[in-house]
Amino acid sequence: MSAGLRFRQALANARPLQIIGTMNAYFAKMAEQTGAQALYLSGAGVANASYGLPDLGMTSMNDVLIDAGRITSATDVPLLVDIDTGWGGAFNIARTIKEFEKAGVAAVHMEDQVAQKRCGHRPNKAVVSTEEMVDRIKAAVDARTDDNFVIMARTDAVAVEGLDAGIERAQAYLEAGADMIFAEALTELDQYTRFREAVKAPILANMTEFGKTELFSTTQLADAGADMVLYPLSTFRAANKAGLEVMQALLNDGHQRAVVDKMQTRAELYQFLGYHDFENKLDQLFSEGK
Ligand SMILES: C[C@](O)(C(=O)O)[C@H](CC(=O)O)C(=O)O
Ligand SMILES: [Mg+2]
Repeated sequence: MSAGLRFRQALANARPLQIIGTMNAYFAKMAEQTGAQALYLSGAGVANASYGLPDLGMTSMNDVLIDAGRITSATDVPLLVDIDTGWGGAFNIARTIKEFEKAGVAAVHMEDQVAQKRCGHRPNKAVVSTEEMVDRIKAAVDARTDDNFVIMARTDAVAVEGLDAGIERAQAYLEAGADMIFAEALTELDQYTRFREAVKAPILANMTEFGKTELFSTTQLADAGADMVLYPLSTFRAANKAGLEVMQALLNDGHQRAVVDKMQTRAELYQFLGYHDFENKLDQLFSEGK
């Protein structure tokens, strides 16, 4: 079963589908074994974690592709990847789609911001014309080889042009061939309902913390009509805070005794890696022929 089809099946089996941000292959393995049905690679996460950069359109296709491939190699859970604006014109976007499909990615979301993009929850965003975004989507849809590979159109227009304009854009994006809609930075629960009623396609709600959107529950979002709920950076933010506390303790106290309980144990680490199965295999290989 293709990755795209697995994503579509996960969506059919869960309303809403929770999509868990995983910053690396190990986090993806933890999410898989904790029951996640869909994973996410955040554009901000790649910029921040892998390159120490802000989420301002400074990473390239290959930067994100490397991290995506690491996750798809480590798990079978379908992965949604943030491809920002697709990284260029029609031919660049086509290349992006082909490369991510080949890397085993299930779904991508591409947004209607200008190339010099910003985080969806920051001020002073600018969007391209509807026509330009429609061209981006047509290029993406034309480039996929698996019809089940999911092309999700993200609109950042609500914060710039208002709800009605965002909905109109979403309708045009679906007509151009997009499969699903990422309605970015909505401020009220009933805005999801307005979107869902108008567009007749699965809608994603972004529950990123410390942004413009209140942290609604899955029940609230399902009642409002959202089909997917995204937690792009939740695990990253938590890991960062724990990591910082450990660094401070090491440097201030000269030991880690006060923070050991913030750490995953060696046994827990090994469990998610299947370490002992590998070790047994190694023992078996070496004992053969003796
Ligand atoms: C979803 C997002 O595009 C991401 O890159 O993870 C960001 C998340 C964030 O910065 O909180 C966005 O919403 O723009
Ligand atoms: Mg992003």
